[in-house]
Amino acid sequence: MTTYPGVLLKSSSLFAKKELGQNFLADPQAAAMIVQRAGIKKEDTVLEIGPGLGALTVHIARQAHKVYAVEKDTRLIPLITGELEQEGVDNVTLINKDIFKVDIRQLAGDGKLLVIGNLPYNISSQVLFQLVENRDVVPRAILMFQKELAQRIVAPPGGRDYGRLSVVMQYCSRVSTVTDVGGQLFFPKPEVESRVVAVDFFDTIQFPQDQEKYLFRVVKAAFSKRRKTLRNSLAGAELGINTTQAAQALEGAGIDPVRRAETLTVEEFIALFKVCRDSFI
Ligand SMILES: C[S@@+](CC[C@H](N)C(=O)[O-])C[C@H]1O[C@@H](n2cnc3c(N)ncnc32)[C@H](O)[C@@H]1O
Repeated sequence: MTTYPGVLLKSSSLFAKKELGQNFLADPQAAAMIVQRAGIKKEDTVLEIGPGLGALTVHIARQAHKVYAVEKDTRLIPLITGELEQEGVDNVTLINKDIFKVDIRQLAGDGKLLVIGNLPYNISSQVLFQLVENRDVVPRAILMFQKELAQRIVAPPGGRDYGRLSVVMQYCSRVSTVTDVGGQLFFPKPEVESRVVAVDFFDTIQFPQDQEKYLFRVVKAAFSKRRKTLRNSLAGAELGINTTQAAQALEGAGIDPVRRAETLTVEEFIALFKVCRDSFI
């Protein structure tokens, strides 16, 4: 069993850094349960984002063939190294780096990576976009988020939770809830509840990468001014089109130009993207 985070930090006169989202999982049973539900196979290579003090890492290492654990906070490296040694774990490669500076495709080599992470709130969406870009080598990710973010990912059209992240994630993956984790199981205790989700990316990638980037720009432009009509929100710098062109594209896709972005289904976004692609690039 790994050492209680508060005790471990204190032993090195360290404190949890809020700006790095450091709320460490302090309940070994919850850690074991999350990893068990991740469905790791013994031949799997796992990329863990933000191992912290190793609460999940030890369990992952026992089930996987190999683990790459990417941790930004240099202060924690000696502590997690000690924990892994104490647990007799020797198949973890610690990488002291910012995850956004890691080339995931290169790390995967000729194989695939299963990604696991208890993610800080302030980088959660960005990590998701990074995984979407690399999904040809990351078929599955098990991620812990603030519950509110997890809800945004799966939100249906029509409500306030539905946004760019919902459209992008629903376009390329199926997201299911693994379990909820109460704030009392972390040190320090966060103010919010967490949810673990499984992201299973679809096998088929519908569009070439450059076109997909354009699709995501269409979605970004649409949500850039949420309260405006689509005719107005689509016009502007992101796509380099004016309101007349925007209205024509919307009509071409069978979408009323006075609707708002949050009412469009993923299929309607794809229809709109196709018209924009054929007309403007
Ligand atoms: C919520 S804590 C989770 C720690 C551990 N996995 C656990 O469950 O107890 C998030 C971890 O991500 C690390 N982190 C924050 N930003 C990061 C980044 N950009 N790249 C890599 N690690 C990061 C933090 O230092 C911290 O260790």
